[in-house]
Amino acid sequence: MPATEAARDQDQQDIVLSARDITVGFSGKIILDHLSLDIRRGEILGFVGASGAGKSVLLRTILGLNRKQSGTIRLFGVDVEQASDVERLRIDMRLGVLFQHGALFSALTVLENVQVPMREYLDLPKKLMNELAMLKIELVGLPPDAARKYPSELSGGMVKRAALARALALDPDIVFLDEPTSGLDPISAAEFDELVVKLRDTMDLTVYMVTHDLDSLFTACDRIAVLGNKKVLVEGTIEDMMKSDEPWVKSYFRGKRARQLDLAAREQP
Ligand SMILES: Nc1ncnc2c1ncn2[C@@H]1O[C@H](COP(=O)(O)OP(=O)(O)OP(=O)(O)O)[C@@H](O)[C@H]1O
Repeated sequence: MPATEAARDQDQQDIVLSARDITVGFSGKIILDHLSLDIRRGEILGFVGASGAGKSVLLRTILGLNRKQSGTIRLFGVDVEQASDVERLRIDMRLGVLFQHGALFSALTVLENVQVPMREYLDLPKKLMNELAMLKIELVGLPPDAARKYPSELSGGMVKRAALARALALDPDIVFLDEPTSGLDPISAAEFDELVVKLRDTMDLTVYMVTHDLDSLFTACDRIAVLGNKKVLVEGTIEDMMKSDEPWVKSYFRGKRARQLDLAAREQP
């Protein structure tokens, strides 16, 4: 294979998710209009945009929970609409999702919550499932006794970690996190971001993070995509965001709070 072709082939393999020309609307109102976005293997992509811009709609569309009017979604190189049932199942098993507000089942313990995807996709003996779930609980930094607790007995930060443990239950290749640090105090949020970076580094994970959290965007995300005017307005590094002249990007990334964070990041040793 010629070198350029091999490089292109490698490039394709490195793209975990490719959304092309996605249009989604409800009752005639267009929310996403021919939006395109790629996510590369091993990166933490921060997806940001004004409230109501359509971030959750895109996430739900990628996950097959919303109908789209046009466009294609390829996950791991496979067009999900063309995939056979077996291919689709294999793809689904490689995705982990942490929905907004954690969305744990309140009637189940943390251990049982983490086991939900295992029960859905795998047929494992109970003892093995318990061991695997305990490993995930440890992986996200929860103490072993959290396993027996119900969501109502946990702090906000612990709920997020438990939800992350559930998202990681099947050792996915990509996790989708919908505003994972919302509602957390700044210290718990920073700890959660550190955990996400550590998991990406150790598990070779790709992370798609919908967030409003400037701290996360500054410290955890490798690349940022901004949703505006129904498509991806700008994408690039935090430095690219700081240079952008798009009005929304400018006020978001160069507002007072952003400037303080930028200064703090520069002053770090
Ligand atoms: N199932 C649906 N039916 C009708 N309208 C919907 C549906 N889902 C989302 N919308 C609309 O799509 C728009 C985008 O919503 P979405 O939740 O994606 O915004 P968002 O960018 O995630 O906002 P936020 O940052 O506040 O979470 C909103 O106007 C919302 O009311």
